[in-house]
Amino acid sequence: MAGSIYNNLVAKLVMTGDSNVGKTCVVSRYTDDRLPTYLSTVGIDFKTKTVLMDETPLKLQIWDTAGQERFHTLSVSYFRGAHGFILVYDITNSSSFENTSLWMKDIKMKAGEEVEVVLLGNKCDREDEREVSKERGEKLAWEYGIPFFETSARENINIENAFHMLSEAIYAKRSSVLIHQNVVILGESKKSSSCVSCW
Ligand SMILES: Nc1nc2c(ncn2[C@@H]2O[C@H](COP(=O)(O)OP(=O)(O)OP(=O)(O)O)[C@@H](O)[C@H]2O)c(=O)[nH]1
Repeated sequence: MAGSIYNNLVAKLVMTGDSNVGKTCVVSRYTDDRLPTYLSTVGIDFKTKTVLMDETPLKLQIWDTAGQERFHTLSVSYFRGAHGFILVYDITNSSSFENTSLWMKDIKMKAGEEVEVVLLGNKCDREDEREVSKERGEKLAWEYGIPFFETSARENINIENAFHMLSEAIYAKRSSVLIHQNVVILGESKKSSSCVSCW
């Protein structure tokens, strides 16, 4: 019985950050191990990938929001109900780094103070054009109390690690709730679907 409940675990992840920082490329590298054929997200897009957590399948539903200002209202409307965020800036673009604080405000306002967030400084393959030092990224993440990775979607650096860390954090937080709910559900009338909606 527990297995049938666990097979339905879904986590909603949201990619956010300024336009052109590489959010779509990061998702595509993670889900398809390649760069996308078309870019510039119009509105919203999503992909899925199932990972194993303690041998339990966890389906990641990854929402790729558009960073362009004209899509801002639409993008943040997808924040509600998310379990985790990947907040991306571009190490070759200091304003994308400075704007992370604005994105963080949106995240906290729409998804709550306790939601899991991982900070990525993407395009670390472009060392010659770097505008944001690794230390600044680390310091910001430390202030927020969140994990930080410098990544390259192009060179496939740290992409897997970033998603793995976020998935683990979400799973660790939620599994205790699920196990508790499982006991209650088993004691009642085996309504496994009601457990999933609690996520
Ligand atoms: N060198 C390098 N270029 C990258 C990397 N990731 C993305 N890019 C390039 O950055 C540009 C923007 O990438 P996207 O993935 O479309 O950026 P985005 O954040 O999804 O942009 P919006 O959809 O407008 O929000 C493209 O030209 C990519 O090829 C990377 O890791 N290294």
